[in-house]
Amino acid sequence: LIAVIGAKVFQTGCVKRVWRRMEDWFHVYQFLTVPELNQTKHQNQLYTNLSLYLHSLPSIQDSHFANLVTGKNQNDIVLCLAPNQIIQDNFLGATIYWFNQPTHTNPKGTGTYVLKIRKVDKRRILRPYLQHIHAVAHEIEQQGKRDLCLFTNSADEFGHWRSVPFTHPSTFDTIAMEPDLKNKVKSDLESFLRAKQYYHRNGRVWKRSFLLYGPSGTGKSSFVAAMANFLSYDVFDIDLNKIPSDSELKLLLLHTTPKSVVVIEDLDRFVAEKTARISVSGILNFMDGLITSCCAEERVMVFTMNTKEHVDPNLLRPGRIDVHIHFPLCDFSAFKTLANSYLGVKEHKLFPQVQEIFQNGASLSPAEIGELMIANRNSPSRAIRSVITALQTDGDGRGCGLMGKQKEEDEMDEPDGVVCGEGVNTVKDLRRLYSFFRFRVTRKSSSSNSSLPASPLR
Ligand SMILES: Nc1ncnc2c1ncn2[C@@H]1O[C@H](COP(=O)(O)OP(=O)(O)OP(=O)(O)O)[C@@H](O)[C@H]1O
Ligand SMILES: [Mg+2]
Repeated sequence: LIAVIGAKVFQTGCVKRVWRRMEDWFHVYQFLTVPELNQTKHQNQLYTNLSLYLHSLPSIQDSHFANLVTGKNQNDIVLCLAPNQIIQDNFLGATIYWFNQPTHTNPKGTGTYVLKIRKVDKRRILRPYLQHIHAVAHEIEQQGKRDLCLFTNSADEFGHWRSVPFTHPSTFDTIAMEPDLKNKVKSDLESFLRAKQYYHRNGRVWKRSFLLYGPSGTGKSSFVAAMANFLSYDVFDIDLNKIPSDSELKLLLLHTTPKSVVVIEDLDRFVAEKTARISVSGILNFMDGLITSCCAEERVMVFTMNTKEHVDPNLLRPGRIDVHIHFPLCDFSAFKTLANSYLGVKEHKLFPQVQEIFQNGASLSPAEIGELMIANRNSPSRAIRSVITALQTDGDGRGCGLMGKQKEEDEMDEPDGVVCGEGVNTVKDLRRLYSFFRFRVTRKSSSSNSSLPASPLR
């Protein structure tokens, strides 16, 4: 029986091939290629949309063979065209064939789709067919959340991005922040998404820039991830230290794609460095120069800083930065949000004591409080007590300054080493743990930061 079925399949395959040859004989075909990169080496949007479109076609779903690959999300399995596979599509009565040009024929190793179509049909349907592909791809993107990518620049390949799947779990729900401010940012982003025509009517590039500023560990980077997840945008994380010149910075910007969040972290520290190879004017051009109009639109730019006090006001003027968001140290309300998410506790008998300590001016960063809670998550009472102890001993330097000197001496006596998570009981332990992963950040005067306006979203 297997032999009979095999013979049938073989015959059908042979018949199909012979039929196609006969068709080729009688019709004049034209071949059109769709390369992955366009002449300026940018991602060809038609190629991206075409991939989405072709992989959704019934003819690939039902074909005898196709490549199975994981999507950008580990759990997604995607069907895609095998090297010599030809798939057929029908549009307005015309038959269209698609196949992959083998990548080894392409020196860059990038992909190319080839469209085979009868000359008579091409004149009739090509334009509406391409529009149809864009529309279907757009629909697919709207239906399922896009797989997001995190792009980073490397010091070895100038002007090029490396990408990995972006799977950061941070969302606006997991960020402890003043609820009004959070809602304002959300609706600002939503209205940005709908504002393409508005921006264009007013002669503006469809982009929006945010400055996130505040002390270390207050959630700025997590907020960038939450923004990308909310918008369903890729993230381009630019490390300015790896860029040798202004022109490389321009090149990187030119190679970004639409629907992306472009991030520069710790901009204040970078501009303060005298050794920087990128000039302030290079950064200004990056933020709003003509170059931004030539590259991908629908983009959100985010800059993070510990403080904006020592930064050239020119960098921060409206138009360059549209929205300023302050990230303060923890207050009682943020503490309750963290207690709810990390400990599952909405109310607790120790809360009034915590509130009083906050009212006396003590504070820690949400990162420090969050870590204490995670380390003691099996016992909410122990977790809250350790936060109270930490606020009384370590949090004073941020607010009331009762034991600042003693704290400094303690820190200096601290032996170097790594503390495992379970042994984390004080913020001192935490800081030792933190400094193992990160170069010690120059501690900024928090009192100057906390005196800044609470919600300067504008
Ligand atoms: N407001 C917050 N809400 C919830 N979690 C927070 C918040 N702030 C910080 N965290 C937690 O603390 C950790 C560090 O936060 P993050 O890296 O976002 O801080 P940051 O402001 O970017 O710090 P830095 O200035 O040092 O880069 C993260 O794991 C994050 O989950
Ligand atoms: Mg950060």
